[in-house]
Amino acid sequence: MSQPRPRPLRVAIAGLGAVGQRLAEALDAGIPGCELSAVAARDKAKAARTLSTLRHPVPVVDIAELPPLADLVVECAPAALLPQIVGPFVEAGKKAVVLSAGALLSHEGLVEAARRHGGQIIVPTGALLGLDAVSAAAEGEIHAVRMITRKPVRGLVGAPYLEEHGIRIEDIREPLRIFQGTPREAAIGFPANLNVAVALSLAGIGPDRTSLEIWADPALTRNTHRIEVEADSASFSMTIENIPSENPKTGKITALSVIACLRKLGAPLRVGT
Ligand SMILES: NC(=O)C1=CN([C@@H]2O[C@H](COP(=O)(O)OP(=O)(O)OC[C@H]3O[C@@H](n4cnc5c(N)ncnc54)[C@H](O)[C@@H]3O)[C@@H](O)[C@H]2O)C=CC1
Ligand SMILES: O=C([O-])CC(=O)C(=O)O
Repeated sequence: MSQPRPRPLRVAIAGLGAVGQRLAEALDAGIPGCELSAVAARDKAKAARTLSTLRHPVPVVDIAELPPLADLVVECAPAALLPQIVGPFVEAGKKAVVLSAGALLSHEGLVEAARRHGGQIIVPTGALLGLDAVSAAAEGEIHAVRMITRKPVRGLVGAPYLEEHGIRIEDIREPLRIFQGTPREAAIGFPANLNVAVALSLAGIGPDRTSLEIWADPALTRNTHRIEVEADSASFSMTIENIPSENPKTGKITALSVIACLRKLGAPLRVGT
C-alpha cells in the first residue's frame, strides 16, 4: 500500500533581492512538494508591492517571525544576517538552505546546532558547478583543489579586501590579480563575492587547503569560475561563465540552483549526488 502523500514543505525566503525575488516567483508558479509560506524583507512595504502579483499571497515579516511560519528557510540575505536567519531553524530541527556560505566559516556553531537538534544546513551549488564530482572525489582522497575566479570590475568594487589593501580597480585596463589565498581568507575580504569558493572548499578539502585566485578583468561581462581538482579517483577541471542578475555580484544561475535544489527534496527521481 502506498504511503499518504506528505503535506507540502512550507518554505520561507529571508531576503527579497536578486535571488529571493526569482525564487518567490518560482515557488508561486509551483515547485512540487513545496509551498511559499512567508518572506522576510528589510523594506516590508516595498516587498509587499513586489509580491502583490503572486497568485498566492504570503505574509511579509521580520526575520525573527519566520520560524513558526515555515519548515525550511532559504537564506538569501546579506552575509551578516546568517546566524539570526539559520540559528532558530536548525535549533528547531528544521532545514536551512544557505547562500551566504562564506559566513558559515565564522559561525561554525550553526552546524553543531543542526547536528544536536536534527536540523540540516544545505549549501546548494549556487553560482558554481561540479560540487557533485567534488563530493564524490572527497569520499576517496583529494590531493588538490584550485579555483580561479575572474569578475568584471563592477562585480568586485566595494569589497573590504580592496579597501584594506588600497587596491583600486575602477580604472584598470588589463586583468589584475587582486587576491591569492584560501577561501577562509576570501570569505572575510570578499563577503559578498566568494561564497562559491567556500562552498567548493566545504564539498572538498576544506577552507584552508583549497587555493584561490581572484582576478578583476575589465573586458569581462560574466562572473567566471574555474575549478581544478586532482584526486585519487579522477582529475577534472570545469569553468562556468555566469550571466549577472539584477545584482551584478550574483549570477542568474544562483536562484535557479536553489529552485533545482528544492525540487530535488521531494522528487520521485533524483539525479546527481
Ligand atoms: N552561494 C552562491 O553561489 C552565491 C551566494 N550569493 C549570496 O547570496 C546572498 C543573496 O544574494 P542576492 O540576492 O544577490 O543579494 P541582494 O543584495 O540582491 O539581496 C539581499 C536582500 O536582503 C535584504 N535584506 C537586508 N537586510 C535585511 C533584513 N534585515 N531582513 C530581511 N531582508 C534583508 C536586502 O534588502 C536585499 O533585498 C548574498 O549573501 C550573496 O553574497 C550570491 C550569489 C551566489
Ligand atoms: O560567489 C558568489 O557569491 C557569486 C558569484 O561569484 C557569481 O554569481 O558568479
